[in-house]
Amino acid sequence: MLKITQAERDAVYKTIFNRRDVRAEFKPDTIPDDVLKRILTAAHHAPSVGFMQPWDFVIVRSEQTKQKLKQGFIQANAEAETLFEGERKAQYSALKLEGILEAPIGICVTCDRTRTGPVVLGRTTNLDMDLYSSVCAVQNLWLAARAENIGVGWVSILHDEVLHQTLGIPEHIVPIAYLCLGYVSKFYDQPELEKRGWLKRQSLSSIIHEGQWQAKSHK
Ligand SMILES: Cc1cc2c(cc1C)N(C[C@H](O)[C@H](O)[C@H](O)COP(=O)(O)O)c1[nH]c(=O)[nH]c(=O)c1N2
Repeated sequence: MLKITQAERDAVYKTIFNRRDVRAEFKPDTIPDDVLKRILTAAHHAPSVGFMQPWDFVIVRSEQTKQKLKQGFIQANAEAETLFEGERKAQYSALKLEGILEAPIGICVTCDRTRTGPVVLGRTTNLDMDLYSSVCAVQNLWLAARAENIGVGWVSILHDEVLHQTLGIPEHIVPIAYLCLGYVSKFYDQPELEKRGWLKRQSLSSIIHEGQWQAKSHK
């Protein structure tokens, strides 16, 4: 059995605790192909229901494509702003919630719900397990990127149609995540939303239930 040494374990936790969602700190430096390949290989080694591997990765480098996606963000974000009220709205509007143009590379992670056929081991009861599998690939990608000192920002304030149209994604393929990748000037030591007073991390004790669900308060 392959054993993880203490130093290796520490590195894994260090990567997990120092991973951040990055929007404003991207540098233009190119990500070398071998580094990108390692990150994508890590994503491709995520767990998947029935070993379905439903993901694909669309790599975005073109300025023109990024501009289209940015326009899509601007529209979706204007819609989003109307959903917040008062002080919260002002606070929301002041946040930078994407780095589409600044990041040298964008990656759209998708889910092919038809891959390997209609009956998939483990997805027979809950059909959404394929979507969850693609999200596992996103997390692997995010952590591998952090281990390479590369920042990732997930941009979900985008309509799926914009991703379908701009990236030529077939109708039956579901866009799961649009991720901005690049080297960064810095990684925050805590989530930016926490730093800016949007929300705090919940305490561990408030989310653990022993044996059965217990009502707990969440601030
Ligand atoms: C599914 C999903 C979707 C989004 C995000 C995350 C996830 C998991 N996050 C990033 C999110 O705000 C961030 O993860 C949390 O605030 C915690 O911060 P760290 O990731 O620990 O830095 C995010 N951030 C942002 O600025 N714009 C966005 O559209 C999104 N969308």
